[in-house]
Amino acid sequence: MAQFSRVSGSVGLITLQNPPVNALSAAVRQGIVDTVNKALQEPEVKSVVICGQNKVFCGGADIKSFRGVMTGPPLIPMIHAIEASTKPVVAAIEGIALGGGLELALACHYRISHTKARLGLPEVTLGLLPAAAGSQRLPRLIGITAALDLITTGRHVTAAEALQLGIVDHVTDQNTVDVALKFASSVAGKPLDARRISLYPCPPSDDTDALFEEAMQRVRRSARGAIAPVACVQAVRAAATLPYAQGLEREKELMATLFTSGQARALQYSFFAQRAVGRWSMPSGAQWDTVEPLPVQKTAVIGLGTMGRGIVVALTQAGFSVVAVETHEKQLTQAKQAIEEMLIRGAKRRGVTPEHDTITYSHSMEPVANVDLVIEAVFEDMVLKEKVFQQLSAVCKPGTLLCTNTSGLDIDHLASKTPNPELVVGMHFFAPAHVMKLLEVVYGRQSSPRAVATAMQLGKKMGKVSVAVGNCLGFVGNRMLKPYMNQAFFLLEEGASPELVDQALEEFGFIMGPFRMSDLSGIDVGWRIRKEEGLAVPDQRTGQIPRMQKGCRYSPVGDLICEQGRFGQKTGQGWYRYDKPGGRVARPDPWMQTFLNQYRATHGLVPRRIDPKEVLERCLYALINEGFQTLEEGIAAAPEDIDVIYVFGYSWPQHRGGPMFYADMVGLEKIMDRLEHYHQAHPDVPSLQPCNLLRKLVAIGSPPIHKWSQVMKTLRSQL
Ligand SMILES: CCCCCC/C=C/CC(=O)SCCNC(=O)CCNC(=O)[C@H](O)C(C)(C)COP(=O)(O)OP(=O)(O)OC[C@H]1O[C@@H](n2cnc3c(N)ncnc32)[C@H](O)[C@@H]1OP(=O)(O)O
Repeated sequence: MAQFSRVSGSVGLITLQNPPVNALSAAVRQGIVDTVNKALQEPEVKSVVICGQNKVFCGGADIKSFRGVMTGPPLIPMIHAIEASTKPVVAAIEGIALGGGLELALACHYRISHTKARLGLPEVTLGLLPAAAGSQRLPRLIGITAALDLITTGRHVTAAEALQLGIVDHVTDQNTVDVALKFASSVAGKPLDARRISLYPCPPSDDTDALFEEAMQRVRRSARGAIAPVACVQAVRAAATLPYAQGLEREKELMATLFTSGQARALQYSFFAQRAVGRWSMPSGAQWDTVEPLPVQKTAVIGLGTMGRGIVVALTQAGFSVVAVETHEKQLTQAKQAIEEMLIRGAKRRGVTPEHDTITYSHSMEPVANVDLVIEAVFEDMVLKEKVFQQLSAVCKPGTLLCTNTSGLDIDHLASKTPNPELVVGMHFFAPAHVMKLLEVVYGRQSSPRAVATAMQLGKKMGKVSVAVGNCLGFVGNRMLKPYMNQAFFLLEEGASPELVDQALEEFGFIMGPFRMSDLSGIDVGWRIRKEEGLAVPDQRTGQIPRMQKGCRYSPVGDLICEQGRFGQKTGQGWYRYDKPGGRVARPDPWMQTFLNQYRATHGLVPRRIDPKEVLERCLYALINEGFQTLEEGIAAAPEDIDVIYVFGYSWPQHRGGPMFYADMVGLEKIMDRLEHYHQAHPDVPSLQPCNLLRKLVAIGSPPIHKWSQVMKTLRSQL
């Protein structure tokens, strides 16, 4: 909807009304068409201002409507009608002008923005391009290079940057609508041709071909198979090389392909999934909108290794005071310096002053006594963590929330060591903790809903995408990774090389395949865990690590690599070789080929040719099957939770939505059939056996992903 009023006798004020972001729904577009016509027809109206209700200009097209039949007036004729208006039209931009919202503003003859507004064309993040003439108008207004940057990244700019780039004409910290009304009145009757962007030539550049070639290479490198950034470059190229009308045709053509693509569907699903995870629930029925978080101002972090340092930085940047505790004096000094440097770099990047005076460094627990929330981030060792939790229980004031940063240890066990287990939750940060967006908030059997609500809110304030999950070995993310990694190891045994497995998964869209990733994070990390689990231990009789453990196939290849001191990048050798310890460039290692040949010969394994399709099916379907298992058990509450975890924590390509969305796209029946096929070939690998929920979903006709929750409820109630 859009409301029309006349202000000071001669200025027509059009207010978009569609909370919360005044998205351009069919009704809003119809409202704009009607009110613009009214303004043009009323002789008393000499100029027009367009603004948004509740100090929000416009968040763009209504993304929810993309999956249905599009109704209402189309955007492009509306935009052209505004630009062609004989009366000056001024956009009063408050809050946001994004996507179609900015395209609407670009149709206006003048743009006035509040200092705090953010502007951008984020369509690429939804698998689209700015197809309401944005790809043709922005380059004409601000030049090719700046337009390419904004359109291919979708980044939002501040009002100050928008002014510098020439997107807006004026920035104010006053009431923007009042300023715009006054300005509109002052330009009534002035000629408008010089204000119509479609009439501008695209500013020439020195070497257009080279510029676009370079831009295309850049987006292809970072897009990991995403098609929208490539289409964005093509659309801007049309703006640079074709007359406006032909450029628009090209924009339309490119958009038509994107709009119906699986990638656009995946990215739009991901947009809503990120918001859905905030509406968390626990098996007890407690949920986000019925529980009040505890107030948190003062926090503490115990242990200032890599994770602890990142957490201190994230908390400080979010405005919390932090007591940073490290018992080793030398480590404390080093941590202090590292944290200060990270804060300075972060502040520089964000254009603010660094916030260090809110951190108190301490080598003892005493200053923790009056904090509201503690995050323990000591080494991943249960005995050590138990000790810290006992100390915290003795020191902290009553009601302090105790969080443990762990990637998989048992929250219930740790909680049982404290007098108030209801105040214990897990917080699984991802390294580097001040950069990575994901946070798994893990509730134990006794964690109170208020404790979970508080941790979720803290995560949100730290700018994280927080997902509440149940307690089990590895929680959701690492638990699903285990069958994926196992398949990667088995494939090596059967004839694949680390390069072949990595390449298949990198072509799928992962930033790194499992072996390059394992070299980066340290192969010894998994080795230590497997030893603790009693897996990577040689049989006393044969001296070899058994290839069957607890009745299941087990591959010791990772353990044997570690026994050679090959821990990955840090030792200069792992699945690959590096030019030096700490080197980053992975090169195939002939040693590995020889090692694998010998290993296969020792165990009577006859290598066979493995194709990338098998790599993808075995690694991904095993991971997906585990995802269904976590849903069945209620460890993950919804498929969106898993997908957000994988996209933000495990580099699953966002244009493929996440593992569960991908399963829906591939077809559940196919996933089940292929799992059964591989399970038949490898009956000693139980993670290849389709789980109950997957079977049940297939049995009822493979309903689409948004209907799985209902099936899960029924299934759980039957258990
Ligand atoms: C061939 C066919 C041609 C079709 C032409 C199609 C043209 C497309 C051009 C476009 O405009 S695409 C859309 C471009 N806009 C965006 O990408 C903006 C997306 N939104 C955001 O980035 C953020 O929501 C925000 C606007 C920056 C606000 O962030 P904030 O953190 O303050 O709030 P949220 O929790 O994110 O959002 C609140 C609420 O609003 C919903 N929402 C936001 N934007 C839209 C939108 N454009 N359409 C529909 N709904 C939107 C969001 O889902 C939240 O809803 P909830 O129910 O409360 O979770």
